[in-house]
Amino acid sequence: MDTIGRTDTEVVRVEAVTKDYGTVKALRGVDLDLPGGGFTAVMGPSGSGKSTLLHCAAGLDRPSSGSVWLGATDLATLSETALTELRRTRIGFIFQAYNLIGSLTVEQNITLPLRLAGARADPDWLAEIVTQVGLDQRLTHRPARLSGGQQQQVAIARALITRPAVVFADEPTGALDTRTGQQVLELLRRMVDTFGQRVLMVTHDPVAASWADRVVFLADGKLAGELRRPDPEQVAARLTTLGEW
Ligand SMILES: Nc1ncnc2c1ncn2[C@@H]1O[C@H](COP(=O)(O)OP(=O)(O)OP(=O)(O)O)[C@@H](O)[C@H]1O
Repeated sequence: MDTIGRTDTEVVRVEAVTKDYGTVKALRGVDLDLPGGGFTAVMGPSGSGKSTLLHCAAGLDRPSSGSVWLGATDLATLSETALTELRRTRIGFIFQAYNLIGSLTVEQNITLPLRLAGARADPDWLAEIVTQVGLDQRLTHRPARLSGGQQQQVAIARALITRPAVVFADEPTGALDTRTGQQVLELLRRMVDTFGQRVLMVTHDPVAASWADRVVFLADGKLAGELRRPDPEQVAARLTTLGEW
């Protein structure tokens, strides 16, 4: 396993990916490289293919054509079982709904991906993550006792516990108020800066996107440019040229 604070040079790449749902062309040939220690946001009008791109890149869905690379592995070559194993061990997920298990404690929720993979948590790494996300006093609590922001902190810790090559976040602040949402984004940013974590986040919110190093825009299933070191006004201005969002 990689060491804490690693410089991650592993490839995470989407190459010429298309995805058709019947006659709907959700993705029409998307190329995207996700650099190690980089935070990328994906934005675009409703129906532009953001979730489809995230699902294909994360191995939750298979492209109609094109490839998704994780290191030297082309995900298309993997069986369903191998893909499930890869998702469990190499990829972290954060969703709008926190998807915590109510009967488990915070600590058990965080370490669940490892237990599912038949592995034990590295105590130093667990302690590091728990401190970083600010949950050290709550490890024995159950999710129902936590606020929405705290539940998302648990979900972030759970996403990081396997030291994944990449974390995919789908509207991670969608269910949170502005201030709590900011705290969650600040935390994601810190994970990128501190641990060299690689993050891809889909969002509708220009302010959320401005926490990323770059924003890539999708329109009608194709990339429609990107902004580096984005600020919210630039992002919003670019979005208005792409259609309703
Ligand atoms: N499972 C599916 N079956 C059929 N069509 C689908 C399916 N998933 C997505 N689509 C279609 O593919 C296109 C892209 O959808 P996608 O959800 O990726 O867009 P999005 O940019 O994430 O939209 P939103 O911002 O509204 O969440 C849309 O036309 C959508 O209706």
